[in-house]
Amino acid sequence: MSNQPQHRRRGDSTRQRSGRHLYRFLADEVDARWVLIGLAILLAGLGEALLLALINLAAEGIYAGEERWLLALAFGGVFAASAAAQWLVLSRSSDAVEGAIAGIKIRVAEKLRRSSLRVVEAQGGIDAYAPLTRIGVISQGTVLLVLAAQALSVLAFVCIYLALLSPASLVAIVAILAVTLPVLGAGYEGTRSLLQRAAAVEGRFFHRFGELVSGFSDVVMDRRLSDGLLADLGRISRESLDAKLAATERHVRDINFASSMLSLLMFAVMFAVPLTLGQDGGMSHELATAVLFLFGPVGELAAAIPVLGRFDAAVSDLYALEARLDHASAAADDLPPAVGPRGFERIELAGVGFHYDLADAAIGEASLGDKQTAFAVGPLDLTLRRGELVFIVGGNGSGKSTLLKLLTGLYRPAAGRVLLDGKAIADDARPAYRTLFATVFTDFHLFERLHGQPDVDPAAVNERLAELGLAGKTRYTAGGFTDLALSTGQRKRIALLAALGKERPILVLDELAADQDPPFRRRFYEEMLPALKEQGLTLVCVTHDDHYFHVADRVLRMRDGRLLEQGHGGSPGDGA
Ligand SMILES: Nc1ncnc2c1ncn2[C@@H]1O[C@H](COP(=O)(O)OP(=O)(O)OP(=O)(O)O)[C@@H](O)[C@H]1O
Repeated sequence: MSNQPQHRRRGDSTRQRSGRHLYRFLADEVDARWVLIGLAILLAGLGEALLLALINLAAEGIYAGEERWLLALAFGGVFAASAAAQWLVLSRSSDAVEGAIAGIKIRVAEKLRRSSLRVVEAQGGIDAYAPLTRIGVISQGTVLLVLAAQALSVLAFVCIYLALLSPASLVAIVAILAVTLPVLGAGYEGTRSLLQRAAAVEGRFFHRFGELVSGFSDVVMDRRLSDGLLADLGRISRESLDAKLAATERHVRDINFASSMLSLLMFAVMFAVPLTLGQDGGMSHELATAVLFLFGPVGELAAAIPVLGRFDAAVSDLYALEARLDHASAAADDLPPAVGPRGFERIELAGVGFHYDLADAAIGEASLGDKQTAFAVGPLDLTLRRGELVFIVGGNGSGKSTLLKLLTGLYRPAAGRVLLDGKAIADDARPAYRTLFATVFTDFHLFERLHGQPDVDPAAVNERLAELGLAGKTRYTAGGFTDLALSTGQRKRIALLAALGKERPILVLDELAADQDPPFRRRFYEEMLPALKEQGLTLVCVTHDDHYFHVADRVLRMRDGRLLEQGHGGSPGDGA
C-alpha cells in the first residue's frame, strides 16, 4: 500500500461549505505568522480611525501655531505607522501564500505519481488537472483578501470612533451593519458558486478548443466539421458567459445594496438620530466625515467579493482534485525502487484476468454506481523465459496492449497470479517487479530529456541516434533533445533509444515497427532484435508484420481477450 506522506489537510474537504476551503487553505497550508499579521491588520485599522480623528480635529479650526504643528506631526506619525503595518501585512501574507502555492503544486505532482495507470487513463487528458493551472487566482486573491480583512478592521475602529462621538449613532450603525454584512456574505456565497460554474464551463471550452488545434487538418478540410465544432464552442462560450453575467449582476446588486445601506447610515446619523433625540447637530460634520470614511472599507469589501469567490472556488476545485488523487493513491501500489531486480529465469501468467470497469476508474463518488465491464481479458496463461524473443499478434482491440500492461505489472490482475521464478508477485512486490521491464507502448511519451540518467554522455546518445538514422534530425545535449517535432516513426526510434538506455532485462515493444519505412523495418526485425537477443535481452513485441514472424522464437495470438495456443516462430498459435 502507498506510504505517501501525511499532510495536515485531509482530502475529504470537497463537500464542505464554501468559505471553509478558503479558511482551511489559510489555516492549514499557509505557514504565516498569523498573530503578527492580525496585529498589523488591527494596527492599520486603528491608524485609519486615528487619521480620521486627526482630520476632524484639524477641521474644527481651533488649533493653531504649535498645536497645529503637533497635529500635523501626529498625522504623519500615524500615517507612517499605518502604512508600515499595511506593507507588513501585504508582503508577509503574499510571501506565505506564494510559498504555500509552490508547495501545493509539488504535492499534487507527488500524489499524481503515486496513483495508478488505470486512474490516470480514466481521468482523461490534462484537462482533469486544470485546477492546478487556476491556482494563480489564489495569488491574485491574497492581496484582496488581506485588504478585505483590513477593511473590516478599519470598519470596526471607525465604528468605535463614531460611538465615541455619538453613542446613539452607534445603535443605527450596528443595526445597519448587522443587515449589510450578512447580505454581502450571502452575496459572496452566490457569486462564488456562479463563478465556480463558469470556471467549469471554461474548462470544457478549452477542451473543445484543444480539439480545434489537434484536429486542425480536418478543420480546414471539412467545412461541416469545423462549423459543428465552432457551433459547439459558441454554445459552451454562451453558457460560460451566462454564468459570468449572472455573477456580475449579483455582484453589482451587492455593491448597490452596500452603497444604499451606507447612504441610509448617513441619513440615520445626520438626520434620524438628531431629529429623534432632539440633538442640536453640533457634532454633525465630524459624524459626516466618519460615515464617509466607512464608504471606502465597505466598498473594498464589496469589490473583493468576486475575487474572493474565485479564490475560494479555485481552492475548492484543487482540493477536489487532491481528494480524487488521495482516493486513487490509497489503492495504488508504492513507487518502484530506483534499482530493482536485474535477473530472472521465467515469468508466468497463471489464469490472469482483467477487465476495464468504469468503476475501476471511478475516482470520484459520482461514477461508482455505473459499474459496467467495457472489455475483459483472460484467463491468460503464459510463460516467458529469459532470453526469448516473443511476438504477440492479433486483431485490433483483441487485448494485446492490455496483456502487455498485465505482464509488465502496470495493471493489477483482477484474477489469477503473475509469478516471477515460481513466486507469486504480491501487491507490495509489484513496483520492484515493474523495474524488470523497459517499454515502448503505442501511446508512448517522449520526454524532452533522459530523466534519471544525469551522467549519460550526450556523445554516446548522439552516436545511437545516428545508428537509428536520426543524425541531423535531432541531437542530445545537456539540456535534452534539441528537436522532438519529428515523424511518428522517427519519434518511435527515439522512444526505443530511451527504453534501451534504461538497461532493463526485458524489452516490451508495442507495434514499434508499424510506422517505420521498409529498410528500417527490415533492419529492426532482422538485425536489431536478434542482436538485442544475442546481448541477453528478453523481448516481447506486438506486431502485425507477418513477413518477419520467422525472427521470433514464438508467436502468440490474442483474440477477444484470450491467448490462443502458442506457436513457434513463423506459425502463430491459430495457424494464421
Ligand atoms: N484505457 C482503457 N479504458 C477502457 N477500455 C480500454 C482501455 N484500453 C483498452 N480498452 C478496451 O480494451 C480493448 C482491448 O484494447 P487493447 O489496446 O488491449 O487492444 P489491442 O489488441 O492492443 O488493439 P490495437 O491492435 O488496436 O492496439 C479495446 O477494445 C478497448 O475497448
